Amino acid sequence: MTKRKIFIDGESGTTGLQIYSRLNQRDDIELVNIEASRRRDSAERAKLINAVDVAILCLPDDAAREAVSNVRSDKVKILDASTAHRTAEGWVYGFPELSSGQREKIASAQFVSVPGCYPTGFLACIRPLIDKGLLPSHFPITINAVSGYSGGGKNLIKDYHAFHDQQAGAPSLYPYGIYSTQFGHKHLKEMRKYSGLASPPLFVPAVGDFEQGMLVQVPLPLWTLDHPPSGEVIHQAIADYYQGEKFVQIAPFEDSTLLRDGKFLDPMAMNGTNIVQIFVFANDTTHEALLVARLDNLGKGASGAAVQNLNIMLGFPEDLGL
Ligand SMILES: NC(=O)C1=CN([C@@H]2O[C@H](COP(=O)(O)OP(=O)(O)OC[C@H]3O[C@@H](n4cnc5c(N)ncnc54)[C@H](OP(=O)(O)O)[C@@H]3O)[C@@H](O)[C@H]2O)C=CC1
Ligand SMILES: CC(=O)N[C@@H](CCC(=O)OP(=O)(O)O)C(=O)O
Repeated sequence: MTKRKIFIDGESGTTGLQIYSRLNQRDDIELVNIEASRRRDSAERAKLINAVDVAILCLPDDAAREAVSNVRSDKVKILDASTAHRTAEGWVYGFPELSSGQREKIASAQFVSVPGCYPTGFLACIRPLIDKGLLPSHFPITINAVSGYSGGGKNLIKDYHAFHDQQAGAPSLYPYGIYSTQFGHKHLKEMRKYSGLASPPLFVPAVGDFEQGMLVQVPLPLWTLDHPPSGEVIHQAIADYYQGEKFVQIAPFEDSTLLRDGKFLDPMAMNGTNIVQIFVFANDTTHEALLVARLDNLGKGASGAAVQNLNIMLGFPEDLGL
């Protein structure tokens, strides 16, 4: 079999290393490496990008844009894990389960953008309800979410590890801290565009003192609707939407056995998988509901999703290596 050539630009970063570890054992893929001393050499990176079947960009946004500006061949496919192109013209959003036809778009695209970790959880919950008309597009949505600190990349991992080691000069870090309180988080654009909402959600992310995993919570004040759907109707709509999907799974309605000790939803329970798991909790008397997505920020939230997209782009079985 001819091996397909893949270059991971940014392979020594958090996302890049995780993609590398998912691909390096595969005999259908040849990983093309860059010399360590030339990792930031634009010309060398451009040469490698144009010499492979797929270049996977695991870079900060500006470096990803620069890498794309160096693409000279329409034969090389680009899979970008950064935020730079998620709502850009000419790019396909790499969320195969988002809607019917999305997989086919990914399969035939030259440029595919891997969804953000928080948007993956949010969109998985909300898109079916907007599509099926259970929530109107102008419904005011809020999101509270917590991510493991690896979501902040190498720098935040280093800070947390230094803090754990109590090294002199370690930054002061917290077990739980909210951020983005200026309301301009970089994920808002893709959350609005691919949810079908008329306005972006009000999004309050948080980071917790655990390395990997996340919970994305979407509270629904259903009492504001003239005809509020029941929790079971919401659950069924989401279950139907993802019927047959391997990587988007809905937990049984209000299944408290999945909560740790029956009390807490553990953000780390999907770690090491490529699964986003959705929960629906509801009270049909007070007409309130809570949707929760649980995923590995480095799995379905980044590197797992990148490999799933890569498989689709190359015509391999979608779950190979996942
Ligand atoms: N961590 C996460 O949970 C997720 C991250 N992402 C996205 O993936 C991308 C990478 O993030 P992450 O892996 O966390 O980041 P890291 O900070 O862990 O890694 C960044 C990588 O990019 C390289 N790099 C930085 N600047 C340049 C440059 N100018 N030229 C070439 N290489 C460069 C770094 O190289 P060096 O090793 O030499 O410093 C490093 O390998 C980001 O856009 C991020 O938003 C997406 C989803 C989730
Ligand atoms: C904890 C933390 O800092 N998380 C990052 C999101 C993770 C990430 O890198 O987002 P992308 O998927 O868009 O690349 C943040 O809020 O900016």
